Amino acid sequence: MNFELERASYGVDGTPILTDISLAVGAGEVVTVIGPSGAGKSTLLRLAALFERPTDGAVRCDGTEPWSLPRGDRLALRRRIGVVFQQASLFETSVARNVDAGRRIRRPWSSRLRGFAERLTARWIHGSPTVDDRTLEALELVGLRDEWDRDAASLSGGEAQRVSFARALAPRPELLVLDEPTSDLDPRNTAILERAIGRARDRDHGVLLATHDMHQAERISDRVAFLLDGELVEIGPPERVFEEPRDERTARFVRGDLLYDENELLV
Ligand SMILES: Nc1ncnc2c1ncn2[C@@H]1O[C@H](COP(=O)(O)OP(=O)(O)OP(=O)(O)O)[C@@H](O)[C@H]1O
Repeated sequence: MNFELERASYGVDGTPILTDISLAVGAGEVVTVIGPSGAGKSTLLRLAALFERPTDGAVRCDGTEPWSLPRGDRLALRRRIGVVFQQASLFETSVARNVDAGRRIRRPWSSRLRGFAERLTARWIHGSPTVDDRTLEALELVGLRDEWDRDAASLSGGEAQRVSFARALAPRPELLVLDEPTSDLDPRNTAILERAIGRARDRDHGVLLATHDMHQAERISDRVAFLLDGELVEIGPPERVFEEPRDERTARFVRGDLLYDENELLV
């Protein structure tokens, strides 16, 4: 999917949160949004996930403006977008059924009923739960293939977040919207998720990711977008933005001295 924000602005009760944002994410591209707390990263991702409508400007998916479509068509478009938030929120069931849930809600009722009947028959024949290939494939990507039958409640926080990623990926969304997916994770789980993001990109998923972590942005992005006070200050390849920022505010953020101004905490 060719995803695009075109001069998009968003505000609540007349207070602007995002102003005049133009940003595109193509298939097989990782675009990372960085910026201090309160810059508007999550809000931008909510526009991309089609959770919110811009108050001005446009969102386009393959040239189509989702907010001009009838609700059903817009929901169908939203199903082509996978979303992962900062904290995992899994159902109280097995790992496989959690991953499967991501696909089930994207299927029509007739297909869901057929799937239910197939699982019931398989369980009756084999005497144990079964799991389908797409679910295993998504779990493989996050290194949890062998854990498919585990109770999700028994997972560590990092494992649960990896299952959330597999759940978002299993329906093969064209765009993945990831809001600080690794900010609560240890280095090992972070590395596993970053590798999974890279592999998703290699399979032509577009990725829009928000992070506080400049090193992560440097490691995984094709392009980095620096957001400050709801404005897109700068966008480009990470080596360019981090090593030769064109805007003084980006330079200060990269140096790490955007936080303080004459000893006053700014953000
Ligand atoms: N629904 C809302 N109503 C009022 N203000 C909002 C709303 N949503 C966000 N904001 C404000 O908009 C600004 C941007 O919020 P947002 O969560 O997008 O920032 P962020 O860059 O993701 O921050 P963080 O890194 O801390 O998660 C903040 O000042 C926030 O308080």
